[in-house]
Amino acid sequence: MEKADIGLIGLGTMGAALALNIAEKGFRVAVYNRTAEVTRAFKAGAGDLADNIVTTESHEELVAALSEPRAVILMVPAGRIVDAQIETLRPLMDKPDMVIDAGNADFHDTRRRAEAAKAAGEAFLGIGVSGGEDGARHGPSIMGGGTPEAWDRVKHILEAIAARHDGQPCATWMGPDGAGHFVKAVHNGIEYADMQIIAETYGLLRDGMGHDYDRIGALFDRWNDGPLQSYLVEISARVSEAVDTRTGRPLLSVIEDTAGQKGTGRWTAIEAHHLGAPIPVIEAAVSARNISALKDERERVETRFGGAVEPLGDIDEATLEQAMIAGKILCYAQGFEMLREASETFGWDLPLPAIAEVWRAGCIIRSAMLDEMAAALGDAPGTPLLRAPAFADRIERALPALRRLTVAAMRSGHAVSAHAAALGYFDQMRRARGTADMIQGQRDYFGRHGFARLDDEGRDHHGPWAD
Ligand SMILES: NC(=O)C1=CN([C@@H]2O[C@H](COP(=O)(O)OP(=O)(O)OC[C@H]3O[C@@H](n4cnc5c(N)ncnc54)[C@H](OP(=O)(O)O)[C@@H]3O)[C@@H](O)[C@H]2O)C=CC1
Ligand SMILES: O=C(CO)[C@H](O)[C@H](O)COP(=O)(O)O
Repeated sequence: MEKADIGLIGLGTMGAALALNIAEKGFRVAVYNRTAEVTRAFKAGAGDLADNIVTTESHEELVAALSEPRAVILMVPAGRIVDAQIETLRPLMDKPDMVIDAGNADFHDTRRRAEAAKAAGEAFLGIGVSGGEDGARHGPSIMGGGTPEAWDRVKHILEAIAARHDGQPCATWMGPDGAGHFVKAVHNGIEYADMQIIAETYGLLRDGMGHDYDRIGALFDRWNDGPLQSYLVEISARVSEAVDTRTGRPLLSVIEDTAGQKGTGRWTAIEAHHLGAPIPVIEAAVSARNISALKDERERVETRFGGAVEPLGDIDEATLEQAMIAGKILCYAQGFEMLREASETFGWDLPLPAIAEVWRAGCIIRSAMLDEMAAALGDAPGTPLLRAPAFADRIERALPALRRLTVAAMRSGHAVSAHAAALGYFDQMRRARGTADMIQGQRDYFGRHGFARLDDEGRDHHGPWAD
């Protein structure tokens, strides 16, 4: 039988869609899934693409079905499951063969796996794939990490299946070892923040302005025609207007208000602290998901304190839109600065403009603004987005709305932690003289930690209490 160009393990939501995409682009793909019935059903449902799909029912069969040097994509849940797949595959494969972890992964795991592969003279790639099921099927955004040689070997397949922006494939090598998975984690952190800002806006419209779901959906649709044009705003319109088939009620009114999470936003927040990179909007979004999960306790707290919110006063839809613009720019500015910091710390030389470019199509955070961000980051390398002329001007214009909205929401009892985090970040960043002199004084007082003086060299000065 004709050998397959590439293998894929894990025919879940992403793996099945990716395999069909690969087959559609004319490559033969051999697939294996832990549950064999899933594999059979997958092939049976593949229609015309079935000719390009080779089904296998063991790792041995999968490896035997591949042309050499072999490459196998893993599309399984992160962590030990990935390690187990690699351990099973390695004895079956030869040195030049390659494992590609295409699921989400903690980049520390990816670095460890890349190191182990290098020590054994084997090939390994960790790639971030974004776009959900539809993206995986018709064109995801792909963020590659590993050796350039390994990337070059499968680049033709990854570029063929990727989304396109102005004809350019959204598949880019980001750097060695964990760089691709790191960029994907920051993408997901931004995704969390974008979603939280939208959710808070939805809450203000629903609870503060009394809009019904259809009106909210129509507003998201309108915003999607302007500067906020993005996949997430677009699908928020679809979600807002959806009707529950079981009850005939608006779908949102029957969805429990507890957010799930698989860990990528948390990884980003934790890593930001290791790097000393401030990403308060993303952190607020992760915390908001954590708080949302405390459903029972929230009910008890509401019983004790009351949960009523007041009307927002003179806040209008234009103010909400401008506040979202400011929040979004500030969140992306933080995300890109975190990438810059990681690039230096890990010696990756991450291509920030290329990252913005690869996010322009296919991925969950794709938006019109990313095109402009790519241009801004390319025009002034080294300048944070916050000060890039085009974005500094926009923040200046949109900031009064963010401030007005945050104040009004807080006064009337609405939770707007992502908006507030964006504003707090800006207000701290724009003050050359902040308040950490007090922190340094306190640290020196209780722990003789020393401080820098404005009028002298050195960082080990002490207050009068030292004597
Ligand atoms: N869903 C999404 O929008 C996105 C997901 N991802 C990432 O892609 C990866 C796959 O996600 P997704 O497709 O959504 O997940 P699904 O839950 O839909 O599918 C999981 C797949 O992994 C297999 N699997 C689960 N546990 C094991 C195990 N212990 N041993 C072997 N195989 C196992 C399942 O096989 P079986 O049929 O036997 O259960 C199934 O094929 C994850 O890393 C996820 O974070 C990345 C981008 C977007
Ligand atoms: O990677 C993704 C999108 O880009 C996945 O859908 C991921 O699962 C989203 O994260 P979470 O499940 O934590 O909301």
